[in-house]
Amino acid sequence: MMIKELLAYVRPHRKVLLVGGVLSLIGSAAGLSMPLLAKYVVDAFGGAGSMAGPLLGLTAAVLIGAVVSAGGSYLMERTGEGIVLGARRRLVDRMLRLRVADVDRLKPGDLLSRVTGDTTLLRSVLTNGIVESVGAAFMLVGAIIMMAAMDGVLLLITLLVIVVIGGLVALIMPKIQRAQSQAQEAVGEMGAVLDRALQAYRTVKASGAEEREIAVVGDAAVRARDRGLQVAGWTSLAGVATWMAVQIAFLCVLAVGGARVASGTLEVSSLIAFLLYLFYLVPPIGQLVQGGVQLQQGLAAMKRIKEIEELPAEPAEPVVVAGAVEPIGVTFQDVVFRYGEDRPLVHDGVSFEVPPGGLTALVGPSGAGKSTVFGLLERFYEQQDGKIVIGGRDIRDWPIGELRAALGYVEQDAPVLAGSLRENLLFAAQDATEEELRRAIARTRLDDLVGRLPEGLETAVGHRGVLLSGGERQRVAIARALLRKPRLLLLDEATSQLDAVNEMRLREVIAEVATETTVLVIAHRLSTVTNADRIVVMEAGSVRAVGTHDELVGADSLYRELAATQFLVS
Ligand SMILES: Nc1ncnc2c1ncn2[C@@H]1O[C@H](COP(=O)(O)OP(=O)(O)OP(=O)(O)O)[C@@H](O)[C@H]1O
Repeated sequence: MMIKELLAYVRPHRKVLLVGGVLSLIGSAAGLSMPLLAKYVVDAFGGAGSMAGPLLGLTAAVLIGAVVSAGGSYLMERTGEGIVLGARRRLVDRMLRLRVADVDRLKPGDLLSRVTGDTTLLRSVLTNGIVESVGAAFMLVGAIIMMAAMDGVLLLITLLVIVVIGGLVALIMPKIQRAQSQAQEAVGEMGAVLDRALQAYRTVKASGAEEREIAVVGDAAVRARDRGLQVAGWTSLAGVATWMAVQIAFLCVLAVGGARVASGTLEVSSLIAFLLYLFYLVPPIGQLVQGGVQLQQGLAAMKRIKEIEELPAEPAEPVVVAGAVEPIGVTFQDVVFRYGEDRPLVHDGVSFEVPPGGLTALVGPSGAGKSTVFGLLERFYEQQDGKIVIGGRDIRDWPIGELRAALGYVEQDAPVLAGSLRENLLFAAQDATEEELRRAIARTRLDDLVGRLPEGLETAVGHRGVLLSGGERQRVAIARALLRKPRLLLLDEATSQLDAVNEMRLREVIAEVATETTVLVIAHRLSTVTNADRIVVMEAGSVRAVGTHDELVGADSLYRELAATQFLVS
């Protein structure tokens, strides 16, 4: 079953692999013929016929052998690379289409090790492993046929011993696979821990946690080594078992054969030839065991690759660029949602309405479920009950690509991707024109920043580039979202304090955008809410009040309190 799946990786390459295998065989045959041809050359020295023929043959064998072997091994490597490429492509394709809910549970470092490490492990088993095992099996069968021709009784003894030991080796194989799986898991854990430390590098240093983090990564590395040693141990055992098999078979054949020679039922020469063939079995058996070990490694790697490939993915439908640009509204109707079966309700009957156009603010204490509203609107998650309507259409009826194309989404931490400022701005709208780009920059008051950067729009920002301030990051994210021409802009305001200038700019930007499209903002500052056309107050998974700032200050105690404390007014 598993092996069938493993072979599925090879199927697209089977022709090239076959040619490679045949070339390798021809190469070996040419090599094998050389001693024979050399013998003819030597014979020719003694005057037995012309030397030209054998010499020509020898030269041809050398040349053909060299070229064909080189070609064969090149094809083999090429197939290996092709298999790795195919596995990586499929894996990466799947990884970027997973559902957010699943990615929440996965560790980035571990995912990375599956794409880089486990795919590489597939290569050796699927190319050399298969080809050499097939070659070895041929050799084995050939030798056994020759032995059968020599003496049936002795062959029976030999096979009996080999089958017993072969059974033992078969028992060892799953253990190798398990240990190999655990070794790969430990490598994945190492990646995950390292990733965590690198993501929070400054915090690690500031917390004086270097030693501890080093130790945690080191522990995972030690686990990988231990499991690797287990693999080595079982592999050696399998090797010893095969060696023993041959030795025991040798002794048994010698004893029984000797007795048969003594009783005159077997010729001495046959016994000698039989024993020679017995030792002929050693290399192919060794190769088969090696192939078996490689197979276990490949299966272990495939299991980890499959785990990701079997996760459900979002449909990879083409994104429809809807011509419509008019603002759209949103309705939440008794929405019930929890992040997992075993998690508490985050939304417990959330209902509110946002008409098209204008500025609506979501406010409420931390953990009230505000960001979750955005997660549901983007369909990162699905509500368990209730109804969400966007632009008059049930959210479940929107093709996901079309839905997301209609929304602009600005995350709270507004991440800047490594690359130039231009790449960052055009990330959500690759084909925006220069004019649109210029306009978005002007509207988000980023002209200053662009002017200040050494290479303007082409300056590298983010990782290994110029680090932007919180306010600048937020406005870059808004510009990025605006270039997508959203019909509904979702803006999770940064909680961090902005200075007065930045706050004023942000307020202007939001107010201006709200004249053209629907803006739904999770508000953390009073300047945003006082400007809002409507404020939705959330508390503990439901909506407790809706109104304007003035209405709510008069009517809602929680809002009054929030306004007095959270929004920093006296
Ligand atoms: N991806 C997630 N997986 C599991 N639980 C989550 C996830 N995201 C949020 N939660 C939980 O859901 C609850 C609501 O979170 P949410 O982010 O919606 O609140 P919020 O009102 O936006 O809070 P804040 O203002 O602090 O951002 C919290 O208790 C949080 O721990």
